[in-house]
Amino acid sequence: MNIALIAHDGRKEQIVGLATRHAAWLATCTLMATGTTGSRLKNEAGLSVECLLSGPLGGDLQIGARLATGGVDGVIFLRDPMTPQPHEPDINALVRACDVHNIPCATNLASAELLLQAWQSGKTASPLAAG
Ligand SMILES: O=C(CO)COP(=O)(O)O
Repeated sequence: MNIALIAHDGRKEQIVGLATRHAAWLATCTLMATGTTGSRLKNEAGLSVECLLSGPLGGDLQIGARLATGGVDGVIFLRDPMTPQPHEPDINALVRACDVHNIPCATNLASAELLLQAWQSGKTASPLAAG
């Protein structure tokens, strides 16, 4: 599975914790991340991650472009709803791309835990796939 991992600064600790808890399974996936998130996942969770551009520099858009062409199977995007982001249009574009292409996207820790548990137990969204 190709999984994208992204977290705003206020959620970086959460994504490192999440990735550490699920490191054994995530290590079986192909991982990509926005720049700073990816660096932290490499250094602190010990995962092999392709680091794209930082979010404010276009990283969300890179992931969105890959997703639109079939290169992303799921997105964990821990957004910080309390802090305005300079690249809000890019963030909305990525979440919209997930909806357009029916790609699972968890935007908070509780949803991310459920999504990771579902993937690890072999569940996919295919029965719900858009026609
Ligand atoms: O801003 C982000 C997502 O919108 C995250 O970018 P970084 O991982 O580079 O901090």
